[in-house]
Amino acid sequence: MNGKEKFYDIRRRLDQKYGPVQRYGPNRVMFSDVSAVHSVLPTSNVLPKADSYDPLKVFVNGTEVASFLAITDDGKAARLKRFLHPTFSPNGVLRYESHVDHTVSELISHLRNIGPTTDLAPWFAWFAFDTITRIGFSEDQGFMREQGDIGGAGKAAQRRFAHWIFYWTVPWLDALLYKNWFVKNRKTAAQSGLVKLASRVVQDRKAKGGLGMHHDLLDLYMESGKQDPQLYTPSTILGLTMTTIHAGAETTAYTSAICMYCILRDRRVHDKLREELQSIMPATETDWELPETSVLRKLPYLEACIKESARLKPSNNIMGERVVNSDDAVIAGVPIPKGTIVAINTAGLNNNPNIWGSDVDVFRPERWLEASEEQRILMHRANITFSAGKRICLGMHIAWMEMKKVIPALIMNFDIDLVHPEEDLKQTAGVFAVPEKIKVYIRPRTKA
Ligand code: HEM
Repeated sequence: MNGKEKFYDIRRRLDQKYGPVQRYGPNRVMFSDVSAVHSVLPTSNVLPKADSYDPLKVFVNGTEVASFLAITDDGKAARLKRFLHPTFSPNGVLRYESHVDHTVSELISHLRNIGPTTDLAPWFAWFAFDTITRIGFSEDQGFMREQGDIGGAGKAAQRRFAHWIFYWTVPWLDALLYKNWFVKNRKTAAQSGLVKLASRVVQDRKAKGGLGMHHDLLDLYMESGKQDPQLYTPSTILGLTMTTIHAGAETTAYTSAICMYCILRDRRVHDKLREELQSIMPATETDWELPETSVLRKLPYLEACIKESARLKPSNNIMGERVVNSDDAVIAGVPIPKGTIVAINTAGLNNNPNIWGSDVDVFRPERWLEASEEQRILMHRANITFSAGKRICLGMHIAWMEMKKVIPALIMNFDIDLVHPEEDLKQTAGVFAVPEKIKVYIRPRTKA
């Protein structure tokens, strides 16, 4: 291993060198065999999350606030989710569609006044942040308007992930340094931009009242609190508000930005996607009306573009470690002792020619559409962009709704070309492979 090798590339190399079962540390095994996905990330009899999630836990004034990602008690996660599932379902998220339409239209109007060149990467970040805070608590933070991270909440969310990624292999060190009594209880813990923002919106909402009248997730969390106050305590509501921003902003921003880059880099794909979009909503001289999600969901090529870019250049390489909790576990045909930490090697899965074909290194959305029924099932089982099983991403349908709106809106409202099409996308080397820059020439297509 050399110091410059990317985290994702290391995992890919381990798969190529050692095959589908790789020991990557004392008591740690990862699998790039598709049959292991269901065993490691099952829908029932869940394997608990490992203590590598502990550094993600947050304490405010001595009390742990429930960050959904970090809840290691699966029973509690399931009880919390019971209240939320209908709203986070494919139909449930449609109640937030108007928020997404609002921020997409704002993005388009800002980009009309920019150019002839811009960097699309921060625009996606500002867009995703403003969108998730509108969905979260009906107020955007003005990131797009100000073209920056107002109040430091975006940076704070990034720092939280960065902290986790730094300490996930040594949770005991995080506990020693940051979860000791003195640090947990000091007031400055409440000063991160993310905690400040979430605390402020929860307080404002309590003061404002009108429970059940607001069209956002905070309303849902507070309503749940009315139904089960012991489960949805004030600190849990605060934690869920933070999780919404934290889990929903960067992930969606990076995944959409990378997809846009992949589409722009291949004019054939770009033109084919534009054709598909034109067929459902022709652009006029002055306008391209953003279609409803119910229409966009029926576009196979759009969906294939998003899945393919997330396969080829995933933005998030979270290990997703779980602990084997039975004496007779067999994963991908290998007996695994109780207490072993197991994970899925997504880099191995995403680059397996037996699943994706011999052109596995190529961005080719068509593979999702041309596959035989048997291969399609295999591809869908191997596709764990949003994880899998009982702890699958709660917000995936929100993310899909955003991505299926923002990417078409850009393709149809602008002519966009990469400034350096010959250069591959630079992504940061760590667990989060953040797109560093997407420099483009951008011109409005319509006159509005
Ligand atoms: C393209 C965008 C997104 C991607 C790629 C993504 C990916 C993921 C992944 C891989 C996990 C599993 C993490 C783990 O177990 O270690 C996860 C969990 C989660 N995500 Fe997302 N996510 C996205 C968008 C969102 C959005 C928009 C929201 C909220 C509105 C959200 C909320 C959550 C929550 C609450 C969990 C924890 C679920 C649990 O532990 O039971 N995500 N996401």
